Amino acid sequence: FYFYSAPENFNEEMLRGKRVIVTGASSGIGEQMAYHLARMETHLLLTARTEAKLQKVVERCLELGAASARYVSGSMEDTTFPEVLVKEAENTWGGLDMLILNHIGQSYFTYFNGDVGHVRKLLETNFLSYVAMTVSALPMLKESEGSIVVVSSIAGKAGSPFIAPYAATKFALDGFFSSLRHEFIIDKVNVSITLCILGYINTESAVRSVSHAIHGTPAPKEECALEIIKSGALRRRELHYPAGAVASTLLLRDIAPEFLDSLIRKNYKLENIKRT
Ligand SMILES: NC(=O)C1=CN([C@@H]2O[C@H](COP(=O)(O)OP(=O)(O)OC[C@H]3O[C@@H](n4cnc5c(N)ncnc54)[C@H](OP(=O)(O)O)[C@@H]3O)[C@@H](O)[C@H]2O)C=CC1
Ligand SMILES: C[C@H](CCC(=O)NCC(=O)O)[C@H]1CC[C@H]2[C@@H]3C(=O)C[C@@H]4C[C@H](O)CC[C@]4(C)[C@H]3CC[C@]12C
Repeated sequence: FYFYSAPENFNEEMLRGKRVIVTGASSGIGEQMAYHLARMETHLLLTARTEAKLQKVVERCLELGAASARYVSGSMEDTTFPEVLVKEAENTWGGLDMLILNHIGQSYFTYFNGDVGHVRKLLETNFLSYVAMTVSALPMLKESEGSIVVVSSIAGKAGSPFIAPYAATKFALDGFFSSLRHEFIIDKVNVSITLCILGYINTESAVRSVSHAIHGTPAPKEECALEIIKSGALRRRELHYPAGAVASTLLLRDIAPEFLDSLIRKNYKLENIKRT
């Protein structure tokens, strides 16, 4: 409890001058996090695969006031890349204060098609690369008493149809990082781990993938990104965003799981789900 006694109120100054890695920063929530962090005058190291997009995000970050901003492009499917990225932070800054793990690899939104190779590849990108980056960054984070922020989903807390491979990777994150958090506390390692449990957010890729097939309005990516940063800075255990939707799902999951399952299924326009 002593090591996790977090301050209650967020203040942008908490992040001024901090050295932050953001993965999946070329679009969506990661891009928005980069802009918020830039306004807070942090040092930024951004990554994703698409160099042209990263270049533009870095330019914008510098305009918004980042203390510094650079990128390294590469794919998290490449098992050597997580270490390369963390080494870049070490060589540039000599330390690290916050590691924001946010990227996801491409998946599909339909019935599970039996492709085990896809599940294996997605586990590499969405889960194992998070573990590898944590391992590489831990010495620097211990030194700075820093923070790890893991972006997950409500689909990593309760099963949902049509995203079986993706959901598996998000459940894996909870298992790994919630176990690691215990060990840090037992070992008095003062590195916080914040697991972000997100509902449907209005990023281009999410809306493109699911808007034809699910009811409900997505929450704004800008606000979502800010809430993630605040939770990390406040060293919170978990973020639930949007709060009401996530809280009710988690409550029902524990007290009335079959009722929750039926509500989840009702959320889909089944006639719009294409079988491949
Ligand atoms: N949007 C939503 O409704 C929800 C999102 N989330 C979580 O939020 C996070 C961000 O999601 P969102 O912003 O919507 O996603 P986006 O698709 O907008 O962004 C994904 C990012 O990951 C990068 N990326 C994709 N493939 C790879 C790869 N192989 N290696 C490295 N980087 C890669 C993309 O860039 P590039 O293609 O250039 O590599 C991009 O920067 C994810 O963890 C997601 O699970 C959780 C719940 C809901
Ligand atoms: C299917 C999405 C991932 C698709 C993808 O590969 N995008 C990249 C691209 O097109 O380039 C899923 C990514 C986030 C998922 C959503 C989520 O995590 C929150 C909800 C969870 C709920 O259980 C199901 C609906 C969700 C909105 C879920 C839907 C699928 C994603 C958009």
